[in-house]
Amino acid sequence: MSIPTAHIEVKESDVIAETVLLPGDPLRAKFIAENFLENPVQFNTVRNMFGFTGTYKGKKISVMGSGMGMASIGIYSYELIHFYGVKNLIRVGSCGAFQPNLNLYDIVIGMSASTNSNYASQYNLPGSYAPTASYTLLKKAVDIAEDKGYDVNVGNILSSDIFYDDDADAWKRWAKMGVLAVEMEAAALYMNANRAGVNALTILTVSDSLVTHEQTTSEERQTAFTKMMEIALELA
Ligand SMILES: O=P(O)(O)O[C@H]1O[C@H](CO)[C@@H](O)[C@H]1O
Ligand SMILES: O=c1cc[nH]c(=O)[nH]1
Repeated sequence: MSIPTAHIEVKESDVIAETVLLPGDPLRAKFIAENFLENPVQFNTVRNMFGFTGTYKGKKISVMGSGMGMASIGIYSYELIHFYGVKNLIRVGSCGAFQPNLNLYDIVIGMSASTNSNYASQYNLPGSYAPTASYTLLKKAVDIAEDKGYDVNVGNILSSDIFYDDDADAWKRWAKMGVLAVEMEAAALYMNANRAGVNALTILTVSDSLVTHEQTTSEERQTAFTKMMEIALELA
């Protein structure tokens, strides 16, 4: 394949910055572009998966929706890395808390991403694989959060293929293993980045708790998780 790719309508690769924020929700991408970027220019509308490039504190940065699930982020991150030269991919997502100490709006950073998906089977590995974040981005994100006075919870997250699980207690077995929270994309993002030798990180905000059953609204998930956005933008 050459550019433009099947899913991103950009004819020149330098339209997209080397650092791209990837919220699952394309409207969260639009919110970030409109509220945080200077001079944002929209570069993608294919499938309404909005993508924008602008600057943040003078540094070039892009933000684009990844869609929900590993199949979707697998496509977008692959095209960004292999056809548009993207080097730093930072997911900014929502997650469901597995641990009782995590409250709504708390920030979780995925140092590693366990998964129930079969995504790694393509690599034919003689064992299991531990999808892992870039230590460089992870350390920088933790330092930025500390400077801003934002608490972050760093650890293992679960990237699940299933939002509505037939086994209502499945999450408890991951929680027992110390997994902090569930989302649906990080493992595929980390595998694509690890395979290509580029950097990836996942920063999440707790949108609901499987422990307490508290939850935020869809509007809050689109626009209110600004602390993680600030941390991610500072990584440019
Ligand atoms: O808020 P986003 O980034 O989409 O992340 C989470 O929300 C979606 C499910 O509601 C999944 O994509 C999950 O990973
Ligand atoms: O994947 C997700 C994302 C947010 N909340 C959940 O419970 N699951």
